[in-house]
Amino acid sequence: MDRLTSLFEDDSPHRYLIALATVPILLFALYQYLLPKPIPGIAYNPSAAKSLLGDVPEMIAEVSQTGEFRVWCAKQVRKMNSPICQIFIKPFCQPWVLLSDFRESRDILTRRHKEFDKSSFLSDGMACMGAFHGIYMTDHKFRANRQLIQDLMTSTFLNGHVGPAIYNKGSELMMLFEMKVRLARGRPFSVKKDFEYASLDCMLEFAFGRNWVDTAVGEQVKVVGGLTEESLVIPVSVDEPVDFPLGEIVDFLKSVYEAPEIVEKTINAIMPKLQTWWWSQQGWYKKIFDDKEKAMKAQVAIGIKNFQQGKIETGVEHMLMREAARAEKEGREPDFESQVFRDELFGDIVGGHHTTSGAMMWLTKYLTDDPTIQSKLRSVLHSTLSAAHQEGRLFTFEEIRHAKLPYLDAIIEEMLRINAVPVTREAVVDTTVLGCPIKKGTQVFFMSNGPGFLSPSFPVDEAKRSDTSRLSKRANDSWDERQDLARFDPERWLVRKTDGTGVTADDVDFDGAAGPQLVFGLGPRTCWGRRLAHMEMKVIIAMLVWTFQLERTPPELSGYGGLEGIARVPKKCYVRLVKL
Ligand code: HEM
Repeated sequence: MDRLTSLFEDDSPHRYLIALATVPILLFALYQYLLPKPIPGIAYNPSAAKSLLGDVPEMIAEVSQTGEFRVWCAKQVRKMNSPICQIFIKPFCQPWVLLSDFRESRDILTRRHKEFDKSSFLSDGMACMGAFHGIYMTDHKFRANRQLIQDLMTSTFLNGHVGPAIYNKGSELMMLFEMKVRLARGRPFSVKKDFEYASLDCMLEFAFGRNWVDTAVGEQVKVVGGLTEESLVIPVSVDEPVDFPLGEIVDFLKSVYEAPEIVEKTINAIMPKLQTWWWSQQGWYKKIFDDKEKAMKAQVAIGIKNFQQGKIETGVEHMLMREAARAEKEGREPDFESQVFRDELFGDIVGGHHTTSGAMMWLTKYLTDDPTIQSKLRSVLHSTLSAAHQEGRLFTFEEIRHAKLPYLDAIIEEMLRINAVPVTREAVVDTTVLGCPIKKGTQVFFMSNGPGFLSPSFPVDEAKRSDTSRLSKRANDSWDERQDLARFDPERWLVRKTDGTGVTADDVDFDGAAGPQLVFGLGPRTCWGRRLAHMEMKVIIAMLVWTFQLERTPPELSGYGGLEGIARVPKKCYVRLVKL
């Protein structure tokens, strides 16, 4: 010891040599410490494990071109040729696990809630959404918010309040399309913004009813209605698209657009919490959330007045009613000014409009590109809603609500299947998946666009499955995987009742459990708004096919490239419509 001390005290060259030798050793140890730490027994990319940045450079190189993280993930699964693999996407953090096996995914999502809950990487990324229930673990705060919104997905509320609003919005959208068709004279035009705005308006009606007056589609109708053939540039070629001007939307609606962009960027940040704090100090961020607060406060105030006068119609009024009942039960004054009302409704509007409008765009594309499916759907609509067809009018909301349309349900289900984004969960205890150790805090991605969904499943040793998964084997755990699983084929979801090829409710039943599907997630944290989304897609797409023939668009305006955010939406959505 004395010798060692004297070595350092000594002014001799040894001291410098040792210091020089120690620095690289320490740096090497730090480098080793910071390298990705693969989970034993789970496949990974060996070259990524030797780099501090893990899989990030390769992922960025591809995703910056395609915009599709889920496609890159599915590629890794195929490369590693395993139903469970890991990727190193967040430097210096635990690997992310990709699970590509429907049965095990379903088992975890529906039965293993004590081991897996909402992912913290999502919750951290969604911090700007405040007290919205979608960011909580499944705890008392989550349950308290869910209690407040419990009336909003009931049949009474959906059929009585939301459905008629969707129907009116759909009719306004068809009117806008008709105006555009007249002006475009056979040329294609983009309907991306039109679907986004229609969905946004549906969510606003869901939350505030007619108390909200600045509608997004309304502005477009005003602008397009004011156009003449002279005021619009009509390209010479019938294949060139017409570019319609956009009506300005009010600041609150811009906030609804901008908030999910912040969420996406924060989710991808290295330090999401720091990122949120940093942005929250800046003017542009404050404006988005100030506009949101101003509009939400005004709407809650209208809701309170209506509720106190006994008028309970809109989403916000039902929430206030629940709060009043809860306060009475707990022997306290109701807290109508609570931030929860504003954040919860804002979260629902943001979560509901982007996803559902993207889904309607995909449906429009599939129906455009497959004229056989389109005309089959139209003839099913005509025969099922025969009174409206014979009278030469559009069906009413009540008519379509009661109509059994298994073929339309199957078209929607198939579109959703092909465009699902992975659902995620976080391990909240040390556990195992397919026999591999999963540490508390690990993020698990349930892949729905790779093997088992869009290509045949991987074989899995039954002994490696969890007990609950082994016991829950069902006939429909996978399709007949000899068919082309990547093809858009709605008939996969139909069960035939009669011989022949008919697809009315007399011929077929829709079976939503016919094969693997994870598009809305599963279990206690499954999509809260799926019933509303279905109603909106069904009503508006039926209206579209009833009112117009969807003609093919030129290849440069078509294609299935997607953009991923909180949902997968098409990069482009052009139509060439002919009024029927
Ligand atoms: C086609 C349209 C839609 C798709 C594909 C979709 C998809 C999803 C998915 C994948 C999740 C996560 C589920 C999980 O983690 O297990 C989710 C959650 C959620 N969705 Fe949707 N959604 C759609 C429409 C809507 C609509 C219209 C609303 C609102 C009315 C909505 C509200 C929510 C909420 C609040 C959550 C969070 C639930 C929770 O954390 O417990 N969604 N959605």
